[in-house]
Amino acid sequence: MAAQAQQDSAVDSEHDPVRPVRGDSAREDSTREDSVRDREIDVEQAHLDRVYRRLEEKIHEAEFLMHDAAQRGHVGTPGALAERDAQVFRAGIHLNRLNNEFEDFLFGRIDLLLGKDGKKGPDGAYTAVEPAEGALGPDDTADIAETLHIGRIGVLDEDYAPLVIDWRAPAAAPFYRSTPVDPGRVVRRRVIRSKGRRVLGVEDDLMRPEITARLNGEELAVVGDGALMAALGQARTHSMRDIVASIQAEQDQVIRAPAASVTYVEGGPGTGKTAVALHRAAYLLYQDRRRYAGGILIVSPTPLLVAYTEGVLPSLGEEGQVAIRAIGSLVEGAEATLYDSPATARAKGSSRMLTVLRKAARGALEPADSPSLLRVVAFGRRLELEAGELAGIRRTVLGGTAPVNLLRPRARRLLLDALWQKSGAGARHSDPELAAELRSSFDEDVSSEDSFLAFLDAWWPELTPGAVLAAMADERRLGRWARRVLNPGEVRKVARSLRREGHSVHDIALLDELQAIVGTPARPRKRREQDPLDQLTGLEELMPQREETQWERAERLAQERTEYAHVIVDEAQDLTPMQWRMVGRRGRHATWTVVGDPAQSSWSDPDEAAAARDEALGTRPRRRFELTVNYRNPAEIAELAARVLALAMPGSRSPSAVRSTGVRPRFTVVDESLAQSVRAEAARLLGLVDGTVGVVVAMNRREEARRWLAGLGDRVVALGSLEAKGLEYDATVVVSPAEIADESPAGLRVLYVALTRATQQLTVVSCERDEPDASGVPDLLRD
Ligand SMILES: Nc1ncnc2c1ncn2[C@@H]1O[C@H](COP(=O)(O)OP(=O)(O)OP(=O)(O)O)[C@@H](O)[C@H]1O
Repeated sequence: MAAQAQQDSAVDSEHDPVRPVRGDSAREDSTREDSVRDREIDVEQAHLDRVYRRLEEKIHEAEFLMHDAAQRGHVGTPGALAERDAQVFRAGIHLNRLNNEFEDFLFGRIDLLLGKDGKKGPDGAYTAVEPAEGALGPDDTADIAETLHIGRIGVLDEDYAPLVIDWRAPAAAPFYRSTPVDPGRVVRRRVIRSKGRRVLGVEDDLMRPEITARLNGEELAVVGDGALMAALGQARTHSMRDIVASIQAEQDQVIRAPAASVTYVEGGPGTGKTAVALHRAAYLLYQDRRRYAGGILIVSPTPLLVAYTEGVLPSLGEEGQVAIRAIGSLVEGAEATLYDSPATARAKGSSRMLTVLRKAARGALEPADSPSLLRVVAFGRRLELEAGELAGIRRTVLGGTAPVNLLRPRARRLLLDALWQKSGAGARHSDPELAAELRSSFDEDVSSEDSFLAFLDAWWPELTPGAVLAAMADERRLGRWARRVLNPGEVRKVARSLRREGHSVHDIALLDELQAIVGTPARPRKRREQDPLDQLTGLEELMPQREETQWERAERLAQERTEYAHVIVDEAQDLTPMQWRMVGRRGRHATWTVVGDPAQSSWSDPDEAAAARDEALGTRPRRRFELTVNYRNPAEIAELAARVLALAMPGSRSPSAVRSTGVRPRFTVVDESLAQSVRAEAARLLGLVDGTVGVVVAMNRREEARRWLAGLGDRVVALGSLEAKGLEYDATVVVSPAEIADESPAGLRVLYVALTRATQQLTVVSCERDEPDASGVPDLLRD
């Protein structure tokens, strides 16, 4: 990057001399530091201006392509039309990306020593990770041999030299991987803050503080205290931000892990699992866009977390091929809106349900009003099949495990066989050909008779998953299907819950399972009316392209997609066995990234869920990673949460908090009204932080908690404990730890989640039930 270095030094020469890398005296001179900062900002501004000029050229090219492609449409031949569609599609994507990524898209820079072998990669940067032998001179001096700028997409100059390296390219890896312990070739790592076309600031980290490095004869300047702390201290909004400028080395290992088989990531609260999962999706698409044209599915535990995270991928320039779905929205046409009590959820989520559903699907074929007599007239005779005979036929048909809807043709055939037997007509002809003819006209007669058709519809109805679930709302019938699998209490709860209007998140997995159990009957294909001209010209083949542009096709395919090339499961510890089966069906041939934290599991039987997970992932080899640093909670809050972790999962390790704020969690005790205490605390915190405040209560209080906060504005939200999964706020109020912990068998782990949501301040409000001590610290949180 000699051209780059020259340009930097041209800007440098108009300013103060560069601040030396070392020397405390220079740091004390704040005026001087400001001028160094301004000068360094100017350097980056000059580079950004150059990048923008190049981007504008690229945009003009893309616009020209679109225009040119539209012109081709006038030619009118099918070939030209198809080509036009393809060009518009490609140019559209290109233009869209360029426009999208204009905001804040240049964010990093690394200054590197000479590399070992002097080889360049496809992005024009040197590939060596380690410095060449002579890169460091005597007295620990060195020259910067290469400067790379890192951004959301790669931009080459007119000579194909890199102006910006895509953050996902191999050449950008040192930006994330380099640490003072293992710096590789990196001397200085810089994060650039920009908005639109303006550079606002720079923050540097020195990876080799022991050396004196020169860039074009000038000593390398260092500005600021690093970008990570600046990013972590920022106020939170209701949307997650990308971390592309400050990904840490252990996170980068996960993001860039090869997509073979299963990448399994564990880490405590705030270690960046969700952020890493999202960046990994963007990385995989960059790496192998063709392979992931089959789509990437990200499964999230709640719609709230989907809403919180869905801006991250567009900010990284990726949309369209990634579907982020809540676990309750995976089934087309059904949406989870209800909650189940912990005991009901436990029964519905358990793999025991599989046996119940299989029986229910077969049982639902026989509603109470199922006909018990078939009567038809054939060949002038009245023929009947009675209840016992019908039951025998049903038993024979149901002998196998095939989906019941697919068995209907077989049931029809056996009914006709039985009626044929009764008719005695088989004995009339000894000539097999005549007998077959007679039989065929018998079948035709009977099966076109209205009474037969009506009987078949009532006796072997086409089942929908919804209809089977509705049948399970009848406690008596469910009791029969669940005998020796669910206990009577569970049967009562499940049946009662299914009588409500709507579905719970656990019902969605049951619906999906039922779809597999009942099957989708093949529909007779409707023949398209043939235009005689089509046959003459062969135009029919090309018609779909004329009727549907490639854009529309891509959209339609995305919507219809039921299987994916890569599946990412966030908060994997929460999936129930039935949910693992549902997600597994969407990734039968996929590679996987599974991120989670067993200590935050709200599922009561982690062993059962782990077995279901292993079944869904099959025998694919696992590659394991662990994230160990908590970027969300200050040490003061992490320390308090660790007390609950010790109770919830004795022996497990908390991640270490990366910063401390000096602000200790606050404890208050309700004196008169819970509503007033919580409201007052939320209002107080709103005055202290710039961003959001989350109030976390036991699930059964969430409606009333919303009323407590009415009128306080949209910076504050009330959440049930299970809804808080994955979210974060500047400040949180956790209401009655005892209530949250007693809610379910996994209550202590849910409390651990609630206590780890705050980035700055935490208040715990206790009631009598929490047995607070004189300082207001509830029993569960005492040392
Ligand atoms: N490298 C980083 N640079 C800046 N911020 C980071 C970094 N890593 C994580 N964070 C921030 O830390 C917070 C926690 O990240 P994230 O929500 O991904 O953690 P998590 O492991 O999924 O947490 P939980 O298990 O509690 O859901 C987020 O605000 C995220 O932006």
